[in-house]
Amino acid sequence: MSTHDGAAPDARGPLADLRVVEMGQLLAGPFCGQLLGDFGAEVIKLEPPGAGDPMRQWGREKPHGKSLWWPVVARNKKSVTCDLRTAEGQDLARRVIERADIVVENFRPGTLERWGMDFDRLRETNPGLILVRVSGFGQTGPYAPRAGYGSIGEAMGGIRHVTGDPGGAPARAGISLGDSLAAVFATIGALVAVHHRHSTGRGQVVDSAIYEAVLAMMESLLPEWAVAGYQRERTGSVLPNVSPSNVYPTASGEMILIAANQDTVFGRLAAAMGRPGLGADPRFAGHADRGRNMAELDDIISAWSARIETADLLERLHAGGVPAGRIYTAKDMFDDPHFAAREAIVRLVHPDFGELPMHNAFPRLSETPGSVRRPGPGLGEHNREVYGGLLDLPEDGIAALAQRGVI
Ligand SMILES: CC(C)(COP(=O)(O)OP(=O)(O)OC[C@H]1O[C@@H](n2cnc3c(N)ncnc32)[C@H](O)[C@@H]1OP(=O)(O)O)[C@@H](O)C(=O)NCCC(=O)NCCSC(=O)C(=O)O
Repeated sequence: MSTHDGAAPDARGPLADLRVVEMGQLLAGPFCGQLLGDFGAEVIKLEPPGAGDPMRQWGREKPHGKSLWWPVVARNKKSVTCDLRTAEGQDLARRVIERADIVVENFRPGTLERWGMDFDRLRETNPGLILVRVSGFGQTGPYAPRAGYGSIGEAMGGIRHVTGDPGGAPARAGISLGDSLAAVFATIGALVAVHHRHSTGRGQVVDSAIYEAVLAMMESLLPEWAVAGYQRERTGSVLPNVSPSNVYPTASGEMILIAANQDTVFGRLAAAMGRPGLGADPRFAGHADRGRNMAELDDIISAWSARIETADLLERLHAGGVPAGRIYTAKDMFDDPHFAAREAIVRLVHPDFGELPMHNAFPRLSETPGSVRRPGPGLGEHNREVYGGLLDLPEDGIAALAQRGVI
């Protein structure tokens, strides 16, 4: 793990020449800002004065009454307060945006327009501006004006119906998957638009809908229904026709993942199990055979794995070239030498929490890697830098704005 001083100056990342203005809240927009910031973009987050982004209050555990999610999602960002509900705040925001390359927002469609920041108006003074809009359902279509949360997008985008145990309630992933996916697509859109701007000088709108980001992950769901009349259902820990790929018990009382759902790899599993004949057994020899006889095969593997301690089992599987792994908790990640060797976890210094570990910037780029330079900022920490430095407002002007509650 590498340790960074929380006050370290910005590393020069590959996006260091981009200024991003982030408006919005929680995750679906801000995770896009996080990704761009990881690669060095200057991300200026505009927050309502007073409480700021509600993410500052969110979290499962709140030592010192403070969120442990905020320092992660707002890492590398600058915080500026600006009440967008006021004309003065809108004017300030437009002036910051005039000097920006990208705006990321995840308000309800229509809110930005209501605040006098529609794309046509913003690009009058900044024709290269890229406006990245994340929403539940997109900026057009009958559902556009609806308020949208990630959970609804996951439901309508298709993943909820196929997640969970057969006959049980549709389950959610243990994370806000739809929001984060929409942000990843927003980030792809932002970078594509930057690429296009290189040749044309023109910006554009990137419209990332949570339900579509989820839909994009749904593999062959739509043609399966349209062409074959097949409706995917919930199948618990397995995928139909993909076998073996499941959780299996060990003698240590754990469940581990073993996946050997290709003929070659299955042959290696059979050898690791000391039963090389299984690979040629007509019930299991081919992909389709194993799919048909999945339950029987899982029973055979479980009966074998349950007799062996986890460490021994994993050693045999890894030595045999069979994909297998424990189901990690956070503690396992901190203890793991591979995570350490690749610096998958970085440690920052945080004013309240002291040493603060979090995941590193991914993916790894050989020439221009991303970096985690500082945890999420205090509310309005960069007001003076942005309003004084970037907009050139005088000190007493900034003080007067604060006095009136605009910033
Ligand atoms: C999340 C929402 C349903 C919340 O809807 P609303 O409360 O109606 O808010 P709007 O989007 O219209 O934005 C107006 C509010 O923004 C807040 N806001 C934020 N920043 C500012 C600043 N700088 N100034 C003033 N007000 C601000 C403020 O509370 C406003 O509410 P007023 O004070 O009333 O004016 C919607 O934003 C939405 O559909 N967003 C698109 C999809 C999305 O991102 N969903 C959430 C992802 S997180 C998620 O899904 C999850 O956690 O689960």
